[in-house]
Amino acid sequence: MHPLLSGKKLIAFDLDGTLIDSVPDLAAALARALEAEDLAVPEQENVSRWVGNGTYRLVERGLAWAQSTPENRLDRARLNRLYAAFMRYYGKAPHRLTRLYPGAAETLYALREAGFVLVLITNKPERFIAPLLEHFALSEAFALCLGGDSLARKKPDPLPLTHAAARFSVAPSACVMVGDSCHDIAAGKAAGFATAALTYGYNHGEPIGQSRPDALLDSLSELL
Ligand SMILES: O=C(O)COP(=O)(O)O
Ligand SMILES: [Mg+2]
Repeated sequence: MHPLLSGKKLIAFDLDGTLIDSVPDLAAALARALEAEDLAVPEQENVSRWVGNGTYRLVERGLAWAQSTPENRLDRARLNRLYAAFMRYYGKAPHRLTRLYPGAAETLYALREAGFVLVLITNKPERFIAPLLEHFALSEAFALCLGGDSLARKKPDPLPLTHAAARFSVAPSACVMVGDSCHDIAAGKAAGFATAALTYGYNHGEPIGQSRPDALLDSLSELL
């Protein structure tokens, strides 16, 4: 077992960029929505830099890019129309091109077997969580799943993390947040969790070491 897990009881996992490489389907849905508005379509590499603050911000960043317009100057009606289209397309195909990262399923089940309470805390809208987990045969892995719209505030706010700890009556000092982005690490630190970061994730194209997590992992199986 990784030394970071010593004495810990609850492990919170991020989803996109941590357990699943979801950018291909996010990019495909965004491309369809932008095409329907006769707008330019970004490369997947751009899209991977826009993930992490929920799907609304993803679409907002996509529209800002396509129109070369600052996010705060966008036509809100057009953005909302684009967002509705994106949600429709993504909802139809959230796991066509998406893949689990190596070791994800094995690690989750081994940690559960070892007695840890596992929770999923993503900024993705809650409605997409169940279909994705079901597709990857992970429906049984988590005791609780929270999306970006499940509570009043999402990561980097610590609320979903403190909510999960309280729900299972575990002290924050006995919890770990495992994620790929600065928002996971910020939320983890603010909640009083230990933090572990995956180096292969998205993190807006920046090295996650900058966020100074307690542990840097090149693979989820390093947790074991
Ligand atoms: O930004 C998103 O929609 C998802 O992000 P997360 O699963 O990495 O929190
Ligand atoms: Mg992530």
